[in-house]
Amino acid sequence: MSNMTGAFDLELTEDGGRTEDVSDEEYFEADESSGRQQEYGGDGLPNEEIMETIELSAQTVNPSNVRKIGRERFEIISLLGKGGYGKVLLAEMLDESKSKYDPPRLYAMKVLKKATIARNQKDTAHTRAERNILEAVKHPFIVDLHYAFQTDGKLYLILEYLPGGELFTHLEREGIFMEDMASFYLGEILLAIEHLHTLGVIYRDLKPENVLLDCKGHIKLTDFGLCKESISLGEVTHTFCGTIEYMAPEIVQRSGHGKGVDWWSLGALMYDMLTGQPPFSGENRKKTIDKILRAKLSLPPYLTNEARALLKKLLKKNPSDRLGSGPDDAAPIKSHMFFRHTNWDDLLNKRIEPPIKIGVTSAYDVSLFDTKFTKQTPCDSPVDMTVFSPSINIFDGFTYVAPSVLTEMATQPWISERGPRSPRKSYKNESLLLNNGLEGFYQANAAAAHAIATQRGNHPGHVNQGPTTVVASSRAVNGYDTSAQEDMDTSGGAAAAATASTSGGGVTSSQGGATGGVHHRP
Ligand SMILES: Nc1ncnc2c1ncn2[C@@H]1O[C@H](COP(=O)(O)OP(=O)(O)OP(=O)(O)O)[C@@H](O)[C@H]1O
Repeated sequence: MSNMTGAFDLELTEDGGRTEDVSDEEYFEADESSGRQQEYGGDGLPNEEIMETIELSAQTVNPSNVRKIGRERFEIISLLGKGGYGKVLLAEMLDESKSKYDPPRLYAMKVLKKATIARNQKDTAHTRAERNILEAVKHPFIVDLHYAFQTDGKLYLILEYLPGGELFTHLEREGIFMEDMASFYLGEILLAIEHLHTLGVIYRDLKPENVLLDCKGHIKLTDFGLCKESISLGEVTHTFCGTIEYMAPEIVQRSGHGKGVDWWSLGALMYDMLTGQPPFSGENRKKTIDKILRAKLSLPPYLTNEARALLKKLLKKNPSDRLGSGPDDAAPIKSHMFFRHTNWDDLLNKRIEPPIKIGVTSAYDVSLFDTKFTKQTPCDSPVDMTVFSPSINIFDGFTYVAPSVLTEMATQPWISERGPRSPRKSYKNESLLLNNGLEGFYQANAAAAHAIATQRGNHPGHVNQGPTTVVASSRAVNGYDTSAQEDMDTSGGAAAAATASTSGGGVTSSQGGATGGVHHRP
C-alpha cells in the first residue's frame, strides 16, 4: 500500500503558506553555551546526576530459580533485524533433552558484546538494593528480558518475542494515523517512558525501530534504556547512548541528557505519526543535525489545535522550556488536551483495545518483519561490518534525537549505530497528491478524519473503535540453523518462559481501499 516513490515526497518546510512555521520563543541556538542545555530541578538548580551502571549478566538477569540457561537451549529460526549493536534473531527454546516445547517457546535473541543500564542514583535510592534489576524494569509496555548468558565474549539477551513487528511498519501501511489512533500508541509509549524515568533510567533511544507490537497489538519498547557495546565494532563504541562506564564523571554529570530528551523524541514520533515524516530531517547527517538544532517547526494545517499545541510544547529546542522536563515529568503531558479522551488507568491495564490487530498465521510467522532480514540464513555471528560503512547516511535513523543530545555527540568521537533507515515519506494515495497537490492531500486527510469520526459516531479524539487488522501472509520460515551449538552452561532449570502466542483474535482483512491516507475498517 505504501510503495510510493520520492516523487510524492512532501517537504513540509518549503511549502510557503500551507504549513505553519512555529516561530515562537522556542528558537534556541544549541551551541550558544552548554549551560543552557542543562535540565533544571524543581528548585531551579541544575540536576546533579550521579549515575550508576548495572551490567547485564547471567547473575543480574536470570531468575534465581534458573541456574543455567545457555546458548545450546536455543535453536535459531530466523533473522528478525539488525541494529547498530548486533543482530536480533527469532529463537526457539529447547528443553533439557533438546526437544521443542509444545506449544513452542519463541524468543527474540539479541547478541551483543556487553550491555549495561545506567540510572540516576538520586531517583533510585529506594530500588538500589535490588539484585534483579529486571524486576524493576518490568512494565506492560517494555519488552521483557527473560535470560542472559555469555559465551565467546558475546552477551546473549533472551527477550520476549514481539510478533507484531515494528509499529512503523504498520504506520507505513496506513500512511498516517488519525489523532485518536496516534493518542493510543503515544499514550502507551508515554507510560513506558514515565516508568523508566521513575527508575532513573533515561531511554534516549526512542525511535520508530524501537517501538514494537506484541501479539495483541500493544506497544512494547525494546532496549529499556540499555547502553550497549557492539560485538563487531572493536573495543569501544561511542554512541549517543554512550558506554557509560568509560566516561569521566564530568561527562556523566553533563545534564544534556536529562529526561526531557525522551519527551522531545515522543514529540518527534507524534509528528511522524500525524504527518508521515519526522519533524526535522535532511538528506544527509549534517542537514538533519542542522534542522534539529535550528529549523523552525512546521505544522500542517490539518492538525487539530490540541495536536498542534502539544507538538509545539514537546518539540521545544530548549529543554528547560519543554513539556515534561520539569519535576513532574510526564504528568503535564498526560493532562494535555491532546490526551483528553485517554483514561490512563485503562490504558495501563490494557483495557483499551489496540486499533491495529496483529494477524499472524502461526507462531513462526515472521512476515511482519523485513524480508531483507528474514530471507537471510540466520546465525548468531557478529554483524557484517559493511553495514557500518562511513559512507552511509548514518543519521537517517536519528531524526528523533533531541538537540541537546546532538550537541553532545558532536563533541565526541562517534561511530554509526546502525545502517541507514530512510525517513518515512510515503503516502497512501499518490494520485490524490498528484491531482490535488499538498493542499488537496491535507484537506482530504482532514475530511477523511472527520468522516471516519462521524461514521463512528465519535469524536476524533477517541480510540478503540474497531480494530484494523493487518494480515500477515503465511510464509514458510527458511534457513533453520541447528548447527550453531556452542559450548555454554548446561542444564536448564525450571524456566518460567513465556509461551509464544499468536492469539491476536480473528483474522480478517481490512487492507485496501484507503482514501486520503485513511484506512477503511470493516
Ligand atoms: N523483542 C523483539 N521481538 C521481535 N523483534 C525484535 C525484538 N527486538 C528487536 N527486534 C527487531 O530487531 C531490530 C533491531 O533491534 P534493536 O533496534 O533492538 O537493535 P539495536 O542493535 O539495539 O539497534 P539500535 O540500538 O541501533 O536501535 C528491531 O528494529 C526489530 O525489528
